[in-house]
Amino acid sequence: MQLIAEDLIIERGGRIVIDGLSFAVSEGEALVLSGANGAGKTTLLRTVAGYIRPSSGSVHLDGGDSELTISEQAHVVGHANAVKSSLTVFENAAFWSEYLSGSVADAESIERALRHFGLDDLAEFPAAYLSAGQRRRLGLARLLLAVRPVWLLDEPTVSLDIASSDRLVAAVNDHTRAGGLAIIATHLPLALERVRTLTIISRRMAA
Ligand SMILES: Nc1ncnc2c1ncn2[C@@H]1O[C@H](COP(=O)(O)OP(=O)(O)OP(=O)(O)O)[C@@H](O)[C@H]1O
Repeated sequence: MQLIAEDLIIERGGRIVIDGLSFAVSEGEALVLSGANGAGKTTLLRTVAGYIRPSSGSVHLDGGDSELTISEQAHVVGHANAVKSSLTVFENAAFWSEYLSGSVADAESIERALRHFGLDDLAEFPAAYLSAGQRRRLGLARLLLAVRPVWLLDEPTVSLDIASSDRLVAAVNDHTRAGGLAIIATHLPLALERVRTLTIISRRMAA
């Protein structure tokens, strides 16, 4: 499987943010998007996910399920954690497993995902009372609740302490080792395996 972006031109608010970008990410690889604030990393990720239509160019998944869109084959983790405050941590995870795969995962799988992100002791805790980092960890736990070949992660380490950041890195490395691919926008150096970096140059700064 390969995710291929060709000749992308992307505008925001009438201004070209990405101008003629092509790249490919193969299964087993992670691509880190780096670049200054406002350079266009979120814009590019949202375009890959299909949430923003490029002015020209295309993104497609070679070897994926042609019946499904990229976002239907991807975990898209943005700035919001999509945590429901009225539910417990466990109930949030159960909700996400059903939303992502059509049926609630078994309790053991949910517990494993929570354990990976150090949330097992908080399973029955109301999500409303989670700290910012705990909420982010719960948002990330959904990566492990359903198998999706493409992970699109926008600043996934925001609010995470070093140990939690390491747990995320381990999850991404497990994912690429298993043949998945990932595109990750981040300002932090992450100890990812099989990683390449794509630096997005700010057109405003370059002008
Ligand atoms: N909805 C919008 N309307 C107009 N301009 C926008 C919109 N969203 C983003 N932009 C602009 O597009 C440019 C790229 O923004 P983007 O969020 O993709 O940058 P980024 O590289 O992810 O930045 P950061 O590192 O700060 O998260 C910025 O100049 C931003 O102001």
